[in-house]
Amino acid sequence: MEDKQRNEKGYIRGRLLYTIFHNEDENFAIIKVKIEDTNEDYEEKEIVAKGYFSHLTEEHSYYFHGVFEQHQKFGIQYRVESYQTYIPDTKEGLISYLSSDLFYAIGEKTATRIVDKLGMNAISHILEDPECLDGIPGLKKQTREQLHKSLEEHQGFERVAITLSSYQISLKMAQRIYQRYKEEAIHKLYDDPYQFVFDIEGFGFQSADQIARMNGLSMDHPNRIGAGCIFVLQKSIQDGHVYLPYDQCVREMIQVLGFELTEQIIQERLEQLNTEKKIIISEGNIYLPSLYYAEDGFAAHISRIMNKKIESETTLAELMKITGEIEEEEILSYGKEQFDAIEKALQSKVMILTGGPGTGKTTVIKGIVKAYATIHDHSLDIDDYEKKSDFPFVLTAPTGRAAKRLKESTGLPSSTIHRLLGWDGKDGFEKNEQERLSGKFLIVDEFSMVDTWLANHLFKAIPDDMQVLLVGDEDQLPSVGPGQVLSDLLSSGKIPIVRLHEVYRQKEGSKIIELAHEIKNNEITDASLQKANDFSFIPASNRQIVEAITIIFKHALEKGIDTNAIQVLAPIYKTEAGINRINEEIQQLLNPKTDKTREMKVMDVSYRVGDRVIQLVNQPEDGVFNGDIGEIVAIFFAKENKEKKEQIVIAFEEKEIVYERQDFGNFMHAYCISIHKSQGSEFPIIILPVISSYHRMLRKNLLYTAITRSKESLIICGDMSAFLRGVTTMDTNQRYTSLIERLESRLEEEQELPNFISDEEKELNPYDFM
Ligand SMILES: Nc1ncnc2c1ncn2[C@@H]1O[C@H](COP(=O)(O)OP(=O)(O)OP(=O)(O)O)[C@@H](O)[C@H]1O
Repeated sequence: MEDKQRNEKGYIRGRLLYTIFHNEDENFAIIKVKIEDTNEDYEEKEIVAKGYFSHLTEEHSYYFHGVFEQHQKFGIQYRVESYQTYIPDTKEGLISYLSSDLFYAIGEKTATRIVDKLGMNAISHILEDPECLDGIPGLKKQTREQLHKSLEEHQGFERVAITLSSYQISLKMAQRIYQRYKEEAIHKLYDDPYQFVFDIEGFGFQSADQIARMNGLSMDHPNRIGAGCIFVLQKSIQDGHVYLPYDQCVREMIQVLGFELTEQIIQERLEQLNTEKKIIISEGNIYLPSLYYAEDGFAAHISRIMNKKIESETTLAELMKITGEIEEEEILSYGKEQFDAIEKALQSKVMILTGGPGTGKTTVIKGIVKAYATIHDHSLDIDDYEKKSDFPFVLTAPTGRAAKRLKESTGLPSSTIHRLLGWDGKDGFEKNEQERLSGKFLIVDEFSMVDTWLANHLFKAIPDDMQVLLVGDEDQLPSVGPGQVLSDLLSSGKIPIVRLHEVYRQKEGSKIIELAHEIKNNEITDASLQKANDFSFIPASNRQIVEAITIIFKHALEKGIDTNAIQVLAPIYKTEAGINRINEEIQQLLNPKTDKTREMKVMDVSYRVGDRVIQLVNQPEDGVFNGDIGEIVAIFFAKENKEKKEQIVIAFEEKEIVYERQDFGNFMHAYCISIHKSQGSEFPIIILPVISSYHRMLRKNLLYTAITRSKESLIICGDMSAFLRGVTTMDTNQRYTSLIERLESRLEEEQELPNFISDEEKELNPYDFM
């Protein structure tokens, strides 16, 4: 294309012919434009344009400014960065625009009067000061107001978008900014672009800073320092912190804001932010308010629940008789720790049950449920209850897969915590302090995955007289969100705990469990990694690892093993041996492209019918949650359906969900998933690549979590020394939390456990009563 004059902005002026695709939520559209004029080097009469538009009509022409793009399939397209309605630069043109159908009750006569009075800049005058319309004959107050409103609607966004585009703000972001501030957007841009960081999703501190600099805002402007502080705190959440120590926060702020700022200026501003309640400074630590109140709220609710005592008349003798009967039904004999767990859980308002794999956590949960049901004469058949909410047991877990596993292992209804609390998809929960949960005994599995926010939401919805059992493995990864709720509760010494040590599954000859416990107890050696029925270690170098994984899959295919049973887990997404690369290779092997393949490109990734995919965000309105795994069952292109929308249909275990382009980022391939995402799930066969190039991620709790995901078989491939180094390296990234202190102050008075069982009775054995 020939060089345009440097300062001249490229444009295509044209009329909308028809809309090919339109996403109402985001106003994103792909349109066909009939070209009337252009200064771009483009000869055709029509072009496909795409961008974020509001209110394009076929009646008007528009100036589109943007860049050409070559689409792999659809050829050349114009990506619109800003646009404006074309109003011919003549009196007639302006009159014709103002008397068009866009503006209600304004005919040609009135439009002429407006232009006569206000001149060729009539539109700007009206937008700036609607009162300038006063005194125009035949223009009633209501019509004047209507005209101003419609002009704002049609011209407002265009003008705002044009200004924002000169600050390199994309049209998409401009949409969001305009939706939030309307005409105020430009004022905000000049006065306080930092506000965008808080109000506009996805607007980063650096972008705001760049705009502020262009507008000449000073480096020590209070809004800049405030935004810098919030930015630093928000970033710290990604490392799991609930707060930052004061000095560390100041240090990090100086790094972000620039070294020209003195500590004193920052400290003064922090005091002010604290007074304005935008941050909370407490005991020399700085919190975002939402986390401060969530942590304190959680401690307060635990204390509220624990303060309501259990009224129970069960004696140890009766309990032993009951557990004895359960043992007969289950054909097992509880170990001492397991019996203690059942006994203590029945006596405690809140108790934690923790232990590694195969120590019988599920067995104990079942024992507790059965014993409680017997003591209180409750049926365990939900059909015996008039309403589902009358069922006394509430079982829940943080992920869909964990909830499903809990349901399968106990035979009782179970749901995710989000569903249990009736999450509305944003931040509202149907169940809360006003409307609490119903039921008598709550069991939360995989509690190590619950972060401070969710713990608070859950506990505020628990009624005073409900009993609570929290179950989790303290050696697994902490929650993805802020806090380390399980490990803080365990360290606090304020909540009754039972730790299960004895491994039962090992007795069935499982090397995987043996390995997990050796890692847990820091006892692992080269010898632990010898081949066994359910375990193998395949050496491979950094460069060989992807091929090695593919070869294992090839062997599995040859042997007729269902490849859906095999899950690869890796710690990082990018790099030559990262999750993305492994996914590409396995897709190539298991679901290659053929002439008949239905495939849709999303950025660099090709999705095909038959691909295994994982959901990356919670989508409660559709009943799919972060970590759910499904399969692509259909792909539709825009021309193939009457909505003219591209669609990918994914079948999850219980339902099919239709995704449209704006949601294509909600999932990714799942042949290989991250170890973090695998938390709470189990898979029959795990392939775990462990190589030295992953070294920064290789930590004991990460590898322990990965290993304990495998149910039947574990194949570790990679570098033995990297693995041994990893499993002996503790995660030293300390998370800043204050839950222990809060529990101490909330639970000042020692919790008195109901002591209905005498020490003497404790010596007895359940068999004495059988
Ligand atoms: N007291 C016992 N006597 C005999 N077998 C037991 C006993 N306790 C547990 N088991 C058996 O050990 C195996 C593991 O128990 P369970 O599934 O309850 O452990 P878990 O801690 O929930 O394990 P994971 O965390 O791996 O799911 C099961 O097959 C179970 O039946």
